[in-house]
Amino acid sequence: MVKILMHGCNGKMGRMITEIVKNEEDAVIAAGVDKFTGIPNDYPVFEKITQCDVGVDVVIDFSNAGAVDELLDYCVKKSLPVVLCTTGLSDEQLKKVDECSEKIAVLKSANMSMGINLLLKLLKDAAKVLAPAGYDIELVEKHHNQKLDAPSGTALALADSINEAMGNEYEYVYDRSQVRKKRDAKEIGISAVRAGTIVGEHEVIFAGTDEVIEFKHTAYSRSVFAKGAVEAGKFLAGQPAGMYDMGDVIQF
Ligand SMILES: NC(=O)C1=CN([C@@H]2O[C@H](COP(=O)(O)OP(=O)(O)OC[C@H]3O[C@@H](n4cnc5c(N)ncnc54)[C@H](OP(=O)(O)O)[C@@H]3O)[C@@H](O)[C@H]2O)C=CC1
Ligand SMILES: O=C(O)C1=N[C@H](C(=O)O)C[C@H](O)C1
Repeated sequence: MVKILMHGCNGKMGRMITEIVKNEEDAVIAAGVDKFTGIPNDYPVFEKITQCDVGVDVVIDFSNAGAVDELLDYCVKKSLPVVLCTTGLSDEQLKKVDECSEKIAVLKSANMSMGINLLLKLLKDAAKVLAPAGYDIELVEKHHNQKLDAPSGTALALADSINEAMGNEYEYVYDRSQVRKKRDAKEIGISAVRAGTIVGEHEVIFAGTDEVIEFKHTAYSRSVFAKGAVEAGKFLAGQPAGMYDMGDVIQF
């Protein structure tokens, strides 16, 4: 039985994972951490990660970028594998994640869904054909009005996947409002929409002369992320130190 520490247990994703794990035979949430402790849980909830004294096998994190440094320190101190799903980390934090992965198992992924992880692979092939043929690449992401970071971690991961396939020659452009020149061929425009309760939409546009190819992923429920995170947690428990991603969990 894999014992999970749910970091951010009373947020939108933490609550979804709490429900999903109830139906798991080989995993249980043994403890939670959340700034907001005002709702009843079936497991003990601590306000700060440093207060948690429950023995667990793995941490699943869906919290806030501001909470990630303390979480990483705790995981290193306790030699705990961690599934990092929180987005909007700074460059400094990303460096710290890399350093920690030399001491503990870290699985970092901006999107735990099967669909986006397949798209990360498909886009490499598409870009290799379309970019040299002169197609412009643009990305549009749409999320709910409670989201803190923009662009989404997923949009950046999709752009990174394309860029990696193209020898990292592309620049990302987030805002053209002050620009008075034509777009460069080697740019990827990334636009963010924040509205209502949209769970998550990502559209990748390859636009050529008289022809447009679009890849679109729509998450209709947070359960697609929650299921992936629980699978990732079960996979990561007991793994040696290192950096992992969803490609290690979902075998295509
Ligand atoms: N990788 C993926 O597949 C996905 C990633 N995400 C990312 O996960 C993160 C959380 O998303 P979501 O659940 O929608 O957000 P929510 O804001 O609904 O939940 C986050 C929870 O974390 C709590 N929190 C804030 N600071 C701390 C802290 N220092 N210690 C412990 N808990 C804390 C918040 O409390 P309070 O409200 O009181 O601040 C809140 O209850 C975001 O970064 C989001 O982008 C989301 C979906 C999928
Ligand atoms: O905040 C969210 O809701 C989501 N965040 C992740 C991101 O930033 O990519 C993943 C998903 O799209 C939902």
